Amino acid sequence: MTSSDATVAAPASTVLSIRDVRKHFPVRRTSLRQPRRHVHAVDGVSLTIGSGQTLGIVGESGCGKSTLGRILTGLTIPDSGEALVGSRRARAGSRPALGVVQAVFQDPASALDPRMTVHQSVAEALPNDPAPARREKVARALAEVGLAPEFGARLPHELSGGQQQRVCIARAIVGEPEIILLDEAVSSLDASLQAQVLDLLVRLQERTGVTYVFISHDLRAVRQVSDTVAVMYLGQIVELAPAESFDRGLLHPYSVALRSTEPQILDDSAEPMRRVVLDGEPPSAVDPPPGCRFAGRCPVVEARCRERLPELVETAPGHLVRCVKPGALSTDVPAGPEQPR
Ligand SMILES: Nc1ncnc2c1ncn2[C@@H]1O[C@H](COP(=O)(O)OP(=O)(O)OP(=O)(O)O)[C@@H](O)[C@H]1O
Repeated sequence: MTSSDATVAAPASTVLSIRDVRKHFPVRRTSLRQPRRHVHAVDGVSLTIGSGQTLGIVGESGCGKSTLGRILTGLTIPDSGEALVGSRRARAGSRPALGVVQAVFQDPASALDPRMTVHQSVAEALPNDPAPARREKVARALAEVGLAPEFGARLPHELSGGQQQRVCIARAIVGEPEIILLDEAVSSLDASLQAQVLDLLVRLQERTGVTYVFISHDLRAVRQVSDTVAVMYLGQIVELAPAESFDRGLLHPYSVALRSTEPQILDDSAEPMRRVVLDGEPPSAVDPPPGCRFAGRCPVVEARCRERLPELVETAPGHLVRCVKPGALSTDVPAGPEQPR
């Protein structure tokens, strides 16, 4: 199986599907004599997500997670490729209907209108409901995110950052959309509230069958809510794995290194995991190298890796890896010789 077939759930229930999408952003020029250059934010990604599933997207800052999430949910139009969002198919250049999609981003302050009360902000997502039904649904959504009814009359500046974010999440869930993009949506919440909101999102999914695209730097949160996790590196998916694989089953050297940086909580039976510290920075997203984009930092690189870009290949059902030596980098060594570098 190759990248064009990366599937998160049975195609019969497909709700989000992209095929070979690209999004390159022009780099601002300081002089007209400079050549036009583009950041390869998303480069040839194909994915299918089934209804009621959660796709987690991880990877380091700038690798294209937000751009991919926005393309998947129809908020950004790709330069090329094809996207199916909900029941609407959109070719590059046309925007699918957004009524089925809601999104929650990291910064709640900029997402809320400072002149609107909490009730008005949440009710905005229910333009077609009669007033009594709207009041009831807004109160229920606020209760679901742990906000008492009296918060409805408050303005955003009268709320803490965490409370503002809960308002954004209430607004996203109140209309029970088909798809919700959660882009660092719980990062600003403290640990206990984060756990409460993640739990709420999972329960909402069980009840309504909503599909999530969940982007976070917090691998533990991603693993907790996702069915499948896409690991991105420099605009491409390097691994697409069932969330359970995150404990020990990751195969791409970059995924393994990323996973090894997560804080470990060990009980008596757990083997400690060796931390893999990567040297250097990712190559420029303006001029990516021709072979594997991770080759320059890969602890198990070979000459052939620099020559040709590996395909995403299925190594087990639902598990795809873009590497010629999947599984070659291990973190299973608690002490002793270092892995080859
Ligand atoms: N509107 C834009 N115009 C120009 N460049 C952009 C734009 N949006 C994103 N980029 C660039 O595209 C690349 C991918 O950005 P993106 O925000 O998708 O990454 P990310 O993985 O979500 O990063 P982070 O974790 O820091 O949010 C980056 O190099 C970014 O600077």
